[in-house]
Amino acid sequence: MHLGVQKGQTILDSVVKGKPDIGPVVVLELGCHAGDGTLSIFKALKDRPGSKIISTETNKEWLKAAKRIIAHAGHGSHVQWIPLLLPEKIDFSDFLKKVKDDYQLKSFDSMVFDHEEKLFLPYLKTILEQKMLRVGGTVQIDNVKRKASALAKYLDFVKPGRNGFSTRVIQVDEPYPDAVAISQFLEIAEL
Ligand SMILES: C[S@@+](CC[C@H](N)C(=O)[O-])C[C@H]1O[C@@H](n2cnc3c(N)ncnc32)[C@H](O)[C@@H]1O
Repeated sequence: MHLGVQKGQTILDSVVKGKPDIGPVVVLELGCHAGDGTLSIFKALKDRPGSKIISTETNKEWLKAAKRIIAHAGHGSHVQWIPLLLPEKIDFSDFLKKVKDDYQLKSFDSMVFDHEEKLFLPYLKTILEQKMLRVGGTVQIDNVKRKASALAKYLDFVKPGRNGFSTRVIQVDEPYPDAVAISQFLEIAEL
């Protein structure tokens, strides 16, 4: 899947915006498909050796394809790429706890959601409950126009003044008219 230049750029911008001032960065990508968006995340982390990208995918074949592409494109990078299968029926809360322990993570600096729209909000809430999004961190979601009705509750949740987020919706024209939303987590709010 080719996301197009504009969506690639918004991913890069979103990850850059979520970077801490110095040091390694931790990014969570949900729904990596064959790794097109992952390549933009790599670009955003070029100056941050020791960073980690956790990329998840439900489909084994797509994850295999992503591994082939990233092995080639990420060769020689000082960023650690961690591709993980995330089965559809899994308890995401348990998955998150395991990832946190296995890779000794404190929190994510940036997240890219491009998996299943109906899961964007429940997964974000689980991440916030586990305090896994650093204050200052970002989350980009795709398909804001195309899947507007499925994403209405998510967009309401990240509206300024609700749950500690500042959100910008960015229109894109290619590969088809759509929009993405980039939210920055500014303060911890009660859920
Ligand atoms: C629109 S594609 C993602 C495109 C990708 N971000 C890229 O850069 O090319 C959506 C992907 O999410 C995967 N997916 C669907 N449900 C998922 C879930 N619950 N967790 C992780 N991945 C999921 C699909 O298998 C599919 O590959």
